[in-house]
Amino acid sequence: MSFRAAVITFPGSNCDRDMAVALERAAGTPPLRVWHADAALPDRLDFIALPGGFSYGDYLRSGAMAANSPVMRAVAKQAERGVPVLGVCNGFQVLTEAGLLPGALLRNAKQNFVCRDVQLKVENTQSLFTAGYDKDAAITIPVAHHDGNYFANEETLDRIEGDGRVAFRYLDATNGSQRDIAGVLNAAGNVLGMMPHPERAVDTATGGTDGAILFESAVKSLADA
Ligand SMILES: NC(=O)CC[C@H](N)C(=O)O
Repeated sequence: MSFRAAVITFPGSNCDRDMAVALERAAGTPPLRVWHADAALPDRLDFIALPGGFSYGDYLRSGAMAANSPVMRAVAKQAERGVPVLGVCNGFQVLTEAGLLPGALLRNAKQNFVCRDVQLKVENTQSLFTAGYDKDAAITIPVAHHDGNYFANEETLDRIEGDGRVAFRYLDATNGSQRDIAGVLNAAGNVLGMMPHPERAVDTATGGTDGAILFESAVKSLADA
């Protein structure tokens, strides 16, 4: 069965092509490329990816304008129906701004742009995105962001921790994120936002394949369903 994925491009997205390549490698078929101004998405999708970059220049607040793009209403509807939605970096910022994930991404604690490989601990191996990892595995994935400092109030943090919704945690302090949270799931487990870029870690020639496991997990979860 073919895996029908869509990659959304906002004005300023710059990781959409890498995301499409990562999905095609895992699925064997290229994803649909969707412009943010398209208000409709195909009915039968198996995966939606919001890539990294600088939507609308991130001038107002990272992800704030993109969260109000026409396509986001369709993304929210599909998320509600259980379609897997992955937001990476700017995509994570868009998902929090759209209210599809809790919390917010603030300016990095040291006010700097952090661009390097980081080590992550895989906290949740139950989700469709993370089932292929070993529990508590340390993986290497690159980050490149200015606004990756995850913030939520204590009650929210306790709730998402208690529900096992922290997918990934930084092993070293990276950007000031509360409880070193690098990736968060929604309550239903079908929406994942993460600051590190798994689509940049899908080839041994360019920094390893720890990110490929995420895309392969999603493809396998559909095949097993
Ligand atoms: N690579 C990215 O997606 C960057 C995201 C965001 N604009 C930031 O700098 O925080």
